[in-house]
Amino acid sequence: MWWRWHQTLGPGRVLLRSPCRKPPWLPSSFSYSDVPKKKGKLAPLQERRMVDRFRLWTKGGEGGNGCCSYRRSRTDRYGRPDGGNGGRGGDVILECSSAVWDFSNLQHHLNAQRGGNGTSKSKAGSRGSDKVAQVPVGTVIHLVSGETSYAENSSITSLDPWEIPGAVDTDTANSVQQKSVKVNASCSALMKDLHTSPLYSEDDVNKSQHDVKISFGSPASTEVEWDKDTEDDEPCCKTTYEEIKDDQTDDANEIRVEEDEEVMKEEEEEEVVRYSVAELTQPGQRIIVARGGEGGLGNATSKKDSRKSVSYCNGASSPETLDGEYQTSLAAGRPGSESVLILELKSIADVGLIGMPNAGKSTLLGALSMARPTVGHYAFTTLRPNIGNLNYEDFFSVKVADIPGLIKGAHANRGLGHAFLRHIERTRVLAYVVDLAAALDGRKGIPPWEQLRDLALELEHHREGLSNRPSLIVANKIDEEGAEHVFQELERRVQDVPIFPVCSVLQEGVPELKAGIRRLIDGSELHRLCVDNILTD
Ligand SMILES: Nc1nc2c(ncn2[C@@H]2O[C@H](COP(=O)(O)OP(=O)(O)OP(=O)(O)O)[C@@H](O)[C@H]2O)c(=O)[nH]1
Repeated sequence: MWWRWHQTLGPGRVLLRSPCRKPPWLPSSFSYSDVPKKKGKLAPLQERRMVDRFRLWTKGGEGGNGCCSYRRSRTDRYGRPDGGNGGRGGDVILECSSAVWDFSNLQHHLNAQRGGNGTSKSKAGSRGSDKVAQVPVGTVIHLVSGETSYAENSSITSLDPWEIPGAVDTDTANSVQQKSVKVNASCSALMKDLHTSPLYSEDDVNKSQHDVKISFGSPASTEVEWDKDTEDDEPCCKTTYEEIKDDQTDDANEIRVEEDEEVMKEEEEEEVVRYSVAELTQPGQRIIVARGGEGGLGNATSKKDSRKSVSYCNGASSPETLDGEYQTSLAAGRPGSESVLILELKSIADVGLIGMPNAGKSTLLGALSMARPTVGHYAFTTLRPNIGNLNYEDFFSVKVADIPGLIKGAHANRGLGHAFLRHIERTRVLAYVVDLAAALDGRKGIPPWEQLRDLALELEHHREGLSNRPSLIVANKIDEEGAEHVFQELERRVQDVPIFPVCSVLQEGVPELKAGIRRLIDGSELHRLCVDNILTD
């Protein structure tokens, strides 16, 4: 019949099937199974919550079972054992990657594949494939539970999980003490990098410039060193996440991004966490967090070994004394190790733009970098940190984060709450963005010096010493009428910290601000905002 189609359509023409129409008597919910459904649009990045703390349950793959088989022949009446060993289970591996910037791509449960069973003719089972999960650069691993051997006797500590590697903190140099902790042998195996990364390679010791250095000295011990303030000195830290309990309701809370329920519940629990067991700081670094179990022995191997061991242990003279039970226990694959971890992002950017809602942080980020965050004339336009690269002419680059607006009471979870105070902890330098025009012309806003005091107090309430980071002030909206006068008043009231008058919309004052940020980042200047030095009415 093909020639008829050919005749009607002509050579080289193809008959396209018209899309099937749905008969009217079918319900509206009906859809053809072979017609691909239209994919819903992914929520824009701005609407998705940044996941900077993540709980992970990991389980290594079980080892495959060994095989029990005999190869008989005419000459060998009883047969020779030829059962192969089971394959090893896969490992769960965390890989550091610059392609991801938070933990939103991760699943809470990561299980590696089981090893294959051994077969006859002495064939070993296949090795279970590893489960590799990508985590962002700067991921710190805290151990909640796991095999006791994971970090036993590590006497860990209140290593501050928030310390930023290489922070511009020259004053603390004297108060820093080197601590070292012995982590037992299996931890060394666990933390062994699979690649030849300078930080975790087995032979290489302490090449990293970062706070936490994991060095593999003798095979029997792993030494973990870090720099730490002298204040906290307890061997093991008990954390209570009090903040979750303070559940204050407020108008602003309506806008608050919903916390992941599961994580909230877990955080409420009191638990002993071993902080900073390891840290991933360079792309490509890998760390095994759960090991696969060994495969069971096939009877080709186990018979030899068990004969020896049984005769040795029990004084049995004949290999036939091997009982079936013993054989079975050898043949069973070993279970993989399990651990529960908390992953935390240590740093999201070098500079954090902090300010009240509507201060112009997003506009400023756009002026400083190529980032184009959403800008709106209403409060809480920014719901997750936006990150931009601030590039200098000599190819020096600084990461700047526009952090969602803070309001008074944020430490008690008002407004966008704790999650966003946490983002601030993950920045090295603080740029306080104040709105010079907030209280101008009878507007109901707060004067800039009070904005500053509130911001610094919120940071201190959330975590003592947080406002002590190297800081500068951005006096935004200098273009507004009367802002010049407010700026002069601000300069009179706050003297310790450099203030940069800026109009983000017109990009005025931005080059001077860039230079100021550079000085703080490279450590040539150091200024801190002290609440007591802000003169308010
Ligand atoms: N006149 C003037 N207006 C500005 C300037 N910078 C920002 N704005 C305006 O201020 C409003 C708020 O700007 P955003 O950049 O969204 O402020 P934000 O601090 O990111 O706000 P949140 O997302 O709520 O934290 C917008 O209407 C901007 O156009 C400035 O330098 N001068």
